[in-house]
Amino acid sequence: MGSSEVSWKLPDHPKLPKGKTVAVVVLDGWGEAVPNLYNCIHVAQTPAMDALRLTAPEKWRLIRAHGTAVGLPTDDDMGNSEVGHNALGAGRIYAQGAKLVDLALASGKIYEGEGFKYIKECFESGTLHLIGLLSDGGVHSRIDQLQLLLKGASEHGAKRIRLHILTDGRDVLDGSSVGFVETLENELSKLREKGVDAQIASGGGRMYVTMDRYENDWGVVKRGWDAQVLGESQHKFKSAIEAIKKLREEPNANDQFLPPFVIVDENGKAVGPIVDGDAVVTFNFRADRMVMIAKALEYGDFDKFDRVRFPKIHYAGMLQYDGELKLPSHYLVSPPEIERTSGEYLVHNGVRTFACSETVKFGHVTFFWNGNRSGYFNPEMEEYVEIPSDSGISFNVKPKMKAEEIAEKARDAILSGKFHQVRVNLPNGDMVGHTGDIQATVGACEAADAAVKVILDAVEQVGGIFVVTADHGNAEDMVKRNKKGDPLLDKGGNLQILTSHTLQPVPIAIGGPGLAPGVRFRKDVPDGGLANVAATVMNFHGYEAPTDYEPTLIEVVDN
Ligand SMILES: O=C(O)[C@H](O)COP(=O)(O)O
Ligand SMILES: [Mn+2]
Ligand SMILES: [Mn+2]
Repeated sequence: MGSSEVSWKLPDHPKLPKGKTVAVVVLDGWGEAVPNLYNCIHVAQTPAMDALRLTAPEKWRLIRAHGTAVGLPTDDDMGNSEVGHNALGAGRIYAQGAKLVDLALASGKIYEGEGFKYIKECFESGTLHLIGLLSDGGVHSRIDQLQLLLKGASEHGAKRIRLHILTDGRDVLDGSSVGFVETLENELSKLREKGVDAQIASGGGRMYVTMDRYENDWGVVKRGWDAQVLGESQHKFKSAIEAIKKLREEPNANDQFLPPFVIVDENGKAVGPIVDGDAVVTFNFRADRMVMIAKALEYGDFDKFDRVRFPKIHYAGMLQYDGELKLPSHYLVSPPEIERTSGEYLVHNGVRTFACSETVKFGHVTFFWNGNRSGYFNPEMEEYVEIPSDSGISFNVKPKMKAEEIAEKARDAILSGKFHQVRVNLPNGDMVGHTGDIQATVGACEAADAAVKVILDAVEQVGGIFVVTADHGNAEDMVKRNKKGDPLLDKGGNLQILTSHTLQPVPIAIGGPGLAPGVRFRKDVPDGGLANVAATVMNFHGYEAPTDYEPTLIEVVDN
């Protein structure tokens, strides 16, 4: 259905009124797991969230937030913010980037597409550069996809290949970078045996090099540019294994934050700067942390940092990372076409919306929520507020982040009476959870809980409705476990800290004085997931969801 043919008018809900103020709160990285020492949400004092669960059990339940419930390839895939917010806002489950890339690689269609043909034009006389996150985390990229792409590209004519790797330690265990580099080196040596000149050219930790998002800190992208494009860094090594092992010897070194390095030959010359006539592919499928580097690689007109040199290259993304900006203009796999999101419907039906988070999650509650679409559907009806995040620090240093400020903005928006929907993302459980600092994560959960209280108090004052939920788990489990569920120790006898998301379900709680008596969770959608939330929220605005949406989680019984 093209958007011109869409009938935007939603049917009235037979029982629920229009015009209520609905607060939608997404606790980022807040899953449900058994209580224990490493469940920071359990250890934290969270009176607001506890009260929701204990005082109204028929208005509290768990929903699925990982794997196939959010369009990921398998149920072994942990949830993440992109797919989680897509599902929450779109109300349907779309095959996501990870899966679309798997299919395109398996069928070989990736090599027949326009994007691959475009980069192939450089194979005869130029180098193919592959830039991206090297792990099996499956959130932004997957090493097995990279391995297939390397093989396929060489079979389709790439003769000289350079890898620019970003170490992970966030979606996977810290320290696992060494193993991933060994796997990649193995693959590259097989290619060299076949006569392909293939090697790693540069690298760095994902949170310090290249993978910034939402324009939080262009310095991150510049550090990557200097190493990848200019071939410059104060850290020069003969091999990537040596680089990573050495850089990890620094006190407090961590895969997420390794400094940029370049690989040099015996004369000290960088082995793979990006130059005129080369092809470049950013092999991450996920958008948020690729948009900034895509701009640097693609835009002639660019003032975010001094690129020094802007090589004439053929650049393609694994996916197109921003459909509105058409960025990049060339890509190997088409992204999911998410259309008719709940936000767009509600705006067409007169629902005025306010959305807010701090920088690190602002795009989640706007861009991802709206089906990977930038900007407003209708600026007259919507207001999106971004609170600048602290930058240049790791969030365990300030685990409260901007929770209080976000809550105050939401409170003011609710009390203003100007909006029907006030939607926020509270990032604390996730962003601090990713640091692996257990004590700080407990503080983060307490800050998020305090913010929930401020928002619920405002809902109470205006006679509104609230929906409190989360996008995936993180803070509820901070250790790697064996199959039996016991914490795992490393060789040195230390706990293996889990910085990543989890496979856990997330809570959803509804309530508020505006909730009609008789509203409760249905019992006949036991497998409900994040995609069922959109229809639920539409009901609270007084509408029925479109028939192809995942069903609502609620029913209204006569009291
Ligand atoms: O990009 C990140 O920070 C992590 O890989 C995933 O976190 P998010 O999905 O919560 O953004
Ligand atoms: Mn998230
Ligand atoms: Mn996260």
